[in-house]
Amino acid sequence: MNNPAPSTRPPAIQIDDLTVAYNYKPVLWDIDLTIPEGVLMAIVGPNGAGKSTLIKSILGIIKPIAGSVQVFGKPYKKQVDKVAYVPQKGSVDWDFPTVALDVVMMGTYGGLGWIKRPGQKEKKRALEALEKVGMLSFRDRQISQLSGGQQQRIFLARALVQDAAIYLMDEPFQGVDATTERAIVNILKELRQSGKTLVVVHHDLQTVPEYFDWVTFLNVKSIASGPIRDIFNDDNLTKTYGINYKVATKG
Ligand SMILES: Nc1ncnc2c1ncn2[C@@H]1O[C@H](COP(=O)(O)OP(=O)(O)OP(=O)(O)O)[C@@H](O)[C@H]1O
Repeated sequence: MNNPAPSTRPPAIQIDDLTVAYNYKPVLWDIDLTIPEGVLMAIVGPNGAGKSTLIKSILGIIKPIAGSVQVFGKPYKKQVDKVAYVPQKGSVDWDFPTVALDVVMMGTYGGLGWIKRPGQKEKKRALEALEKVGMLSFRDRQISQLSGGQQQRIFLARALVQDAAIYLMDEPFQGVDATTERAIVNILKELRQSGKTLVVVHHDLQTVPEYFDWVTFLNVKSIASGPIRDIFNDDNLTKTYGINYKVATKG
């Protein structure tokens, strides 16, 4: 019987020997991390662990002092159209004078090339994404006049229309209510089901096993990374958070 040939496709994200510093102080130290295609992965770790910095390093927003990041086997610069990013809420200038629909339409720009402007097709996709995140009736509202959770949904819709292969999300559940959180989780799971790779900074340890199938523990160093069932345990939680954790085996 023939065995299937092993996949030669590179992982979604490959990080090697990555060290990042702000003002000479290392905040990520010698990170080696492989993120396989098709996982729904949480990055967990205490405040200041370097989670956002890791996401920004993948996106090339921050230059490392050592190491490399590859997206499907190539530098991010060559794969920009394959990656969508939902930034942390506090990092966005919400006074920017634009309405919700326009913010979502921005997600379609990448696929359009230089001269083309978004047309009816792009508008339809943006409206569908707004509907998906339950924000269709807010399409003409100024972005600054939306609540925090609503703004978060708009940014999720913008990422959805990008139709990327990899979604990087920095705390998408921050400040959203339980219904919105549920809606976002469902969208994340749908994206995973359709073969996308999702990397999500997440703070609520209780929900990690329910929401995700993969996890990376980070605290300046990469403590552990792999399937939830193998590595989401009290030992890794204690190594990451430095106190005796009893989340994983609870219940
Ligand atoms: N622009 C910056 N200049 C200097 N230091 C920074 C800068 N951005 C982040 N830092 C520091 O780098 C470290 C890592 O920050 P980062 O935002 O990546 O952590 P995080 O794990 O995402 O934290 P949180 O859970 O609080 O959002 C922190 O000590 C932070 O103070």
